[in-house]
Amino acid sequence: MADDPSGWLHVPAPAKLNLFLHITGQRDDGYHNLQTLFQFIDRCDELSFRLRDDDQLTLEPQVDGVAFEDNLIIRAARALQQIGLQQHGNLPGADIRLKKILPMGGGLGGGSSDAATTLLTLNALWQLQLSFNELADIGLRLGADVPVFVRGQAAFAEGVGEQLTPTPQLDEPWYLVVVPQVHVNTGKIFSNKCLTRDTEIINIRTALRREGNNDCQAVVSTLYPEVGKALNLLNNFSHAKLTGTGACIFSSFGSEAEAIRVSDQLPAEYVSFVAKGVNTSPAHKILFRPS
Ligand SMILES: C[C@@](CO)(OP(=O)(O)O)[C@H](O)COP(=O)(O)OP(=O)(O)OC[C@H]1O[C@@H](n2ccc(N)nc2=O)[C@H](O)[C@@H]1O
Ligand SMILES: Nc1ncnc2c1ncn2[C@@H]1O[C@H](COP(=O)(O)OP(=O)(O)O)[C@@H](O)[C@H]1O
Repeated sequence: MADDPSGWLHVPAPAKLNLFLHITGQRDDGYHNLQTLFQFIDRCDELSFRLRDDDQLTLEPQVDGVAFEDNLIIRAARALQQIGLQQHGNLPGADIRLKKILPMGGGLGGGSSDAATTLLTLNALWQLQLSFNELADIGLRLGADVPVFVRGQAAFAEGVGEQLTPTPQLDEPWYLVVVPQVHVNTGKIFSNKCLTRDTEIINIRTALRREGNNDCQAVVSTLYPEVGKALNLLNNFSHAKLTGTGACIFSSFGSEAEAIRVSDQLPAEYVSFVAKGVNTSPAHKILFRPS
């Protein structure tokens, strides 16, 4: 583990991309059934953990606009602490530091990934020995995208994103990710009457063979014209797609140099970054690397 002499354990929380996102139906509780392909990228929030002498949880710095108890890091830690207390009777608290790199509400899953890294790391530090299945179940209660980050493998996902089949065979290209400066409200997209909800269900072989679309893209582009504009611009260079419910869009490239060359040609007002697609979560690479 990435330990340092001061007792802090440093573990990344990577972003994900939805390489496609199909909406195949709607459940009785209003939630939508999806089929999607998740891949991680090596762009990460940076978390650090240290056990305390008392039983408190702290988080520094706080995330702007997110109350301490609402932060997915604290919600994940509390959920695990509760189980740990039942198992062990008492548990030390933890200091947690967060360097927020990933844009919030961008469809990159940063909050979900922070939650998953917290579950994985505190499970190890508190020696709870919960399985990935148990941690993924706890994570699912925090958000539909948490389980894929807990399991740490690129995956074909069904249900609301919790039924996962690993896809280690995916290519690992370089991505140029453009970050339109708008915050997309996921609920607003899923409740829009123009959203299509009847994409045919495909099997994993088909999913891996053909390039799917993002069914949210048309609605997001209409409600948030900045996203449509960024898609049009990036499409001039390479096929561009929305991730999740946006606002971020991405294109894939065979090399880092190619992706940087395109990013250098974007007008200065566009925020973007280049990252590598990876089929194993960088958090798993740190926490579970052979010693
Ligand atoms: C669609 C994805 C794909 O990765 O989008 P991103 O969040 O990454 O953009 C996620 O699964 C998003 O999952 P999650 O993060 O749990 O969604 P939330 O923000 O909690 O959803 C807000 C609201 O959207 C609706 N919602 C969400 C997910 C879903 N499968 N069906 C829905 O109808 C619900 O009304 C929910 O209350
Ligand atoms: N640690 C966290 N990091 C980011 N967002 C968080 C966090 N904790 C709670 N949130 C809330 O979750 C929302 C969705 O965050 P995020 O996962 O970054 O976006 P998305 O679901 O679009 O990929 C944020 O707008 C914020 O209100």
